[in-house]
Parts: sequence; structure tokens; C-alpha cells
Amino acid sequence: MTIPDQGLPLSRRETWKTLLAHRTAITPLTLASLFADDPFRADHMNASGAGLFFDYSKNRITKGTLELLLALARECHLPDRIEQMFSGEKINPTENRAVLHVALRSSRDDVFRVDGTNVVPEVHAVLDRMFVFARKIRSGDWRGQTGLPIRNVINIGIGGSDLGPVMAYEALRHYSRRDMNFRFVSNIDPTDFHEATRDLDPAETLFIVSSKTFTTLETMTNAQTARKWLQNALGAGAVEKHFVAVSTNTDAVRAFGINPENMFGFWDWVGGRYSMDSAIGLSTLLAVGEEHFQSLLEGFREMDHHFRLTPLEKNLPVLHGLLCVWEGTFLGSATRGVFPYDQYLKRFPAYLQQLTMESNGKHTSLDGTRVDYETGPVFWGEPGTNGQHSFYQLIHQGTRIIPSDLIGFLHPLHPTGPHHDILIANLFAQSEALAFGRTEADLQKQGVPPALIPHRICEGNRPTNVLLAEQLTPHTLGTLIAFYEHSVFTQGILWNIDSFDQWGVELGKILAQKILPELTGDPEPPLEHDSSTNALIKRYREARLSGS
Ligand SMILES: O=P(O)(O)OC[C@H]1O[C@](O)(CO)[C@@H](O)[C@@H]1O
Repeated sequence: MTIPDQGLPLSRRETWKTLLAHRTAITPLTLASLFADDPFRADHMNASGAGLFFDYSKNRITKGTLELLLALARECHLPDRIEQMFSGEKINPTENRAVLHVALRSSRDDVFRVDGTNVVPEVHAVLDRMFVFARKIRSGDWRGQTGLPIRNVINIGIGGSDLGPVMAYEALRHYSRRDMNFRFVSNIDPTDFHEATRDLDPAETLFIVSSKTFTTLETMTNAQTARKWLQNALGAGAVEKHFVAVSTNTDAVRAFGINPENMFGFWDWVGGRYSMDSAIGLSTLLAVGEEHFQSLLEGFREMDHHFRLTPLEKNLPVLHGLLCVWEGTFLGSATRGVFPYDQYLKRFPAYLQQLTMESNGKHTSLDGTRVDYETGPVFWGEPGTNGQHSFYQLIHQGTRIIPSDLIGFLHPLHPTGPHHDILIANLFAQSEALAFGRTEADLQKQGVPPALIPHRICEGNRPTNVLLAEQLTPHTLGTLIAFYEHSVFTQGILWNIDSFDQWGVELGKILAQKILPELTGDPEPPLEHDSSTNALIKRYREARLSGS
């Protein structure tokens, strides 16, 4: 396991200490005073690249803050670490793996090496097979067991093998085949499978079993249930025409009964949460077709180039990552909201939750010591304007500061009366209201009764980033996802953690395996948990036995 030498621990660096002192110095400044002092602030606190415009002027920062954060990034060797990722070095030390999702969207003549081997030809070989398969399914050439074409595609997967495909399907619905059904089964709760299949004809249904490891309990259990559902209707031989797999584990795919010829592979250097543009995106490809899928990959690639080649101070993901570190670690904001002003992006916050929180929810630094600073914040969100009518109240007037990303598009996909203008007016209004609030003086001027004034004051000084793109296209979606992927990378480098492992999810899985037979075993096995867990198991056993 190669651990990069970071030199002094982060919190003992001079720049870190200077940032802490700087935080104290600028705390009295508010967004209102910062804008008043520098009327051109918005002109120099923005950046553009890969078709995205990023306004970060409504953050609680000065020019000096940014300079210090950039200095810290350089001290953490961020440019070198970026290069290490793109060069296929094993920057995931606890799993001894390269981290090369950028190769998934390479062009054919790019070179990305892992252990000396250029992986680009393999990436394109899989993509080419996916394209051939997608053409067959979409044209109706691929026939099911009874000779009917496929009309229903169900992706079975969980975590990174689900959230990316679901998010991308929803995001790109406008570009998708409307005469086909695309559904996603992830939860072990049988409701998920039942609801996804209840009105479908097995003879027209294709299952994509997506699992990097092909061992994940939920996915394998759902896949077995799907196989039974299919075979009950069409007979034992139907699997061949109705099941394909996306995995790195050929043996397990074969053992399940799926012909490896119907398997689309990827590699251990692709993390689950970074895999939606690998073969894990097969359902996306089937939904939107080759041209749009290529355009999605191009969008990713454009942001990759921007991230790799743009100086830090103009680099969108770097700036975003630094601002997340500033807000979360130095100013103590425990969460970050992400509010896409686009209904098609309704699953984007859920996707980002895995990307950000599974990557940077870590308390151990690369040298194995516990960090003495806050790392990844809680990510959450909903599309605007819906959120405005529920939880935005807390963001405006609550006691906690919730920095947020507001994402909008200049051109609607469905120009309809005033809708889009209203949508975007709301996005801009929220960013303004959160920053500048509403003062006592404003309310007095409006003649608000004095007793109500304290209730109606909005203190402002709530930071937002605004991200704008031309239109929600496959290309834009690619750039947006890569933007967040690289922001997460930047944050992880500053925090000196491994953003690419996920050991924290292991313990719960192990305990569930231990508890499962204790729920059903006859006679009751000895229970050796804590008193709470023992009592919960007993309660469930009793209910199960009594059938109530
Ligand atoms: O694709 P797999 O191997 O089924 O894993 C699914 C998900 O489970 C996790 O390992 C967490 O439990 C994620 O990192 C991953 O995306």
C-alpha cells in the first residue's frame, strides 16, 4: 500500500493555522458587507469551463480566503495528485487500486495506463459491444424466449450500480425511448421488485443484473427472484434471452446462469459510485441510444480536460471543492444542500449523496491517524422550486447555516408559457434572499407591525453557489457529474483521506449476515448481542412465529 507523503499533518501546517486565524478575522463580514465593499465582486468570483458557468461570489469568502485555500491545495500537492489519478497510480491505497474512471470516457486515441497497460482499448471494446447490443434491443432484432421484442428493461443493482443508472434515466428521459419501460430494482424490500414487475409481461422483459462484485446480497437476492419470476412464466431456458450482466466477476456471472457472452465487464479501477459511465450505464444507453450516450461521455471528457489542464484558480471542480472544505471544515457547516432547478434532475441529489458521502465520509487520514478536523458534509437536496415550499424555511431562518448549490439551465426542454422564466426567477431570488436577507429597516419601511418584525427578519449571509448551463442535454449531464466527481477528489486530497474506499459500509453487512439466521433459526440460537439488539430480534421472531 503506497501512502503519499503529505509532510506535516494538515492541521499543523502554517497555512491551516493562517486559515483559522483568517476565519476569525472575517467572521464579522457578511455577504451584504462584502458585496457593498466590492461592487464588482461577482465579476471576479466566477469561473466558466466545459459549458458550465459557476458563480461563487455568494460565499463567505474574501479574495484572501481563496488565496489561502489555493495555497493549501498546492501544499497538499493537488496538481500532482490530479496527475497521479490520470496516470493510473494507485491512489486508493487501502484497496491498492488505481482510480481511473476518467478512462471510461476516453477517446479511442487516449492513453491511460494501469500497471503499464493501456486500458483504453479494453474500455472501447466493451463500449463497442454495448453499442451492438443496444442496437439489437432498440431495433427489436433481439427477441425474447417467445419471439417478442424487448419492451421492458429492468436494472437490478444497488448503490453505484443503481443510483447512477436511475439518476441518468430520469435526467435524460426527454431523450429516451418512450415506447419502452425502464425500471430499477435496488431494495431488498420485496416491494421494490413487486412494483417494478407487477404489470409487465416476462416475455418482453430484459433484466440487467448490475453488480461490480456480483456478490451484493440485495442484488443477488433480487436477481434470483427475477430469475424465478421469469422461469415460472417462460421456462428454465429463458434466462439466456432475458438476462444480461454488468460486472467485474465473470465466474459469479456464469455461476448464476448468465452466459458470459451476455456480460459487459468493467474493472477494479472503477469505483462503484464512479461507474455510471461504464457498462453500468447499459440501461442509460438502451434508453437514450448510442449518439446521446456518446455525447454524455463527451461531456464527462470535457470536464476531465478542464480539471486536468486548467490552473487551480480558474478550475471549476477545484474551486467548488475548496469552497466545500472552507464551509464544512473551517466554518463548521455540517451539511450542503443541492437544489437542481430542473425536474429531470430529481434523483441528482440522491446520486450525489453516494458520490460525496461514500467518498469523503471518513475519519482516518492516509497515514492511519484520526483526523482532527471535520471531513465530508451531509449532502442532501430536492429539486427547486418544490423545496422552497418545504425545507427552505430552515435555510432562510433556521439557526444553522446550510450552504447550497443551486443548479439551473438557461433554455428549457419544454418551453411552455411562463414556466421556465418563473423557475429561473425563483432560483436567482433564492440565491439573493439567502445572501442578503431582509432587515428590520426593510420591514419597518414596508409598515410591518412591530410585533411581527422579529419573525419576518431574514438574517441573510447564507452562502450559495450558482451553477448554470445552457440546457439539460446528455453532454451537460456528463460535465455536471464530472464536475462533482472532481470536486469530491479535490476535497479528499485536502482532507488527506482515501476518497475511493468504503470500509464503513462493511460492518453493518457482516452483522446482518449474523442476525439473519437468528431471526429464523429453529430452535432459537443463543443471542449474544447487546440487550437492545437481542430484544429486537426476539420481538421479530415472536411476530414471525405468530404470523401477526
Ligand atoms: O456493484 P456492487 O458490487 O453490487 O456494489 C454495490 C454498492 O455497494 C457498495 O459496495 C456499498 O455497500 C457500494 O460502494 C457499491 O456501489
